Amino acid sequence: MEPGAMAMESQLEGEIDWAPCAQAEQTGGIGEIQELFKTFRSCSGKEVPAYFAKNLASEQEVMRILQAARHGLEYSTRPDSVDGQPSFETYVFDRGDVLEQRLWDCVCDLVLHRLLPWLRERFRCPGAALCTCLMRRYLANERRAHPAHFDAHAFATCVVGLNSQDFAGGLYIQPTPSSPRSYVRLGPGDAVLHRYDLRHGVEVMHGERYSLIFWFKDSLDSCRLGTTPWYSVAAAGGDGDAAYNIANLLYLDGKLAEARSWYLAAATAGQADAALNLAVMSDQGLGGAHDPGEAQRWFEAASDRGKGAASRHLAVQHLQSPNPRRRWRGLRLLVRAANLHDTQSLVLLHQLPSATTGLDLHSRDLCLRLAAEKGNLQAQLEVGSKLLERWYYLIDSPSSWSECQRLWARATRLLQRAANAGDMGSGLRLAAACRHPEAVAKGSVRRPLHESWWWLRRVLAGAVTTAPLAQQAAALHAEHYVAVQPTAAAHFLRHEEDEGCQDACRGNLRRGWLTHLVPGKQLKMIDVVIVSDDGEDSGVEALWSQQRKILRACIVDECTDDADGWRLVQSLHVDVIFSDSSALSS
Ligand SMILES: O=C(O)CCC(=O)C(=O)O
Ligand SMILES: [Fe+2]
Repeated sequence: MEPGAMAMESQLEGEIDWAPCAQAEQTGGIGEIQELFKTFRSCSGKEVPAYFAKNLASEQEVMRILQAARHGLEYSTRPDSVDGQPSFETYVFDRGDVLEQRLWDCVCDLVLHRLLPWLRERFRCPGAALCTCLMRRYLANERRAHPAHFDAHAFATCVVGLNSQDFAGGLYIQPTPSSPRSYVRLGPGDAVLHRYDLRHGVEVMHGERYSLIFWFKDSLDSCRLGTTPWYSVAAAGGDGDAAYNIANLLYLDGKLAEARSWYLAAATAGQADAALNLAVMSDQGLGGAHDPGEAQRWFEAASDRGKGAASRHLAVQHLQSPNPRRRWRGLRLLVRAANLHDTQSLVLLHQLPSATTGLDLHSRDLCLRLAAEKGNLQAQLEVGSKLLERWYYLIDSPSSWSECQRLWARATRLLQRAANAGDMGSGLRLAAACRHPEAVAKGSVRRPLHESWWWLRRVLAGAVTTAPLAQQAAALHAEHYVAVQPTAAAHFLRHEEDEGCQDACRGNLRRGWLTHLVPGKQLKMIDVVIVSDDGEDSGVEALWSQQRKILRACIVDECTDDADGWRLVQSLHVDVIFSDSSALSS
């Protein structure tokens, strides 16, 4: 059974139940809506409120929202501000602009007549205004989690549940890293309302989740100007979480020295996340002096306060010691880090020799699999690759057909998750697997070339330096690459950009250019790689910076008549790749 499926069956540990319980009070309610109120103790000992409303959005509204979220909406892969991985979010409304009209039409009434009055009353803020509304998705082969964080830029946040029946896990509240996670079970249309001082995150163990998020500011002006005036009062009152939020906003703004001094204020007030950030900044000399003593002190404080990454950092130091007692302490710290959801510690427990950890082969394997399930990219690549190897090994035996199917599904799901999070090794592995003759013969991949190219392009599009990747891609797909000299490319691209050139003219140009480029190629599909040995070539370089996206060239050689040709040429694109060598060739 998949670990996620187990979680689905039993109620999650620490789940907040709708039935009023000891700590949850029933409030007066908002109109006819049933409402609960609960507080969570923050690092400074402050009781931080959260409000829960049942059926705030109607069944019909939820259906329309989900319909829009699932069909025809593009989700961005821009890096998320919390973990830097592709966000898979889409902005519906931002700073007064409606960006997704269809979805906005579904939520507009909810915002005006239910959310705004609710939050203005609960947080005694009559001027509160909606600043941003976004939709996030958590699919099986994409993002599954959102690490614990504060919504530092938002005075208040409201999350509306949409499809609780389709997943296990979801939104949790964890006021400090050492407190347990309380999962919030939001049925369709239920909502949770909290402020900037509630630490929360998301982990989806199983299934697919959609979530509608609203960020409010205390006034229209704060929204327009991007300011956060509510912090001056909160931080002056010794609120460690508020000081941490200020530090994060400064850090994101590139004001490292100021950020570091706010991290110090927050960490001194007992804030655990700030202690870790301060340790890292002191260790790396960011925003101030490199100070190993200071770094060590704050790594220890962060570890004591439940930051897994800090415990891992200390564990690695201890494990290198010749002293067995220190090594033993290192091991205990590593296990503690793993229990605090630090997936890199699980990877280390897998890698360390059994003589050091006392773990047998099976347990070490389990650590790696758990790390992969919990989103560690390195573990996903390793486990995915191992499953594929087993698949290669079994594929010829007719008795293992169903086992092979299972292996293929598990392997590709893990590799897809990693590739979608930006891991290039996994993307390349998938690109190769999709074209494996056995995968094609057994029908595991519906459109082998297309799927293979899709993953390859994802890899190349996300690459910072494409040269080494281009080499690998060329090795994998050698027969489909065509190297083009930069001058020819620049010539072609100049015409491409020519305003006066109509679509038809552009199509003819492309066609003529490619026929010239790839004479006699008997291929269904050809990708054109523009290889530049010479970083100085301004024509191509300008284009590269403009069009970092990877485009596709598709030619079907048997196309003869003009209409066919035209249709194909319309879908024609060019890959632009810089390489320090001219190793790519047809
Ligand atoms: O997906 C969710 O429910 C919440 C995500 C979140 O915390 C955020 O976008 O800030
Ligand atoms: Fe959030």
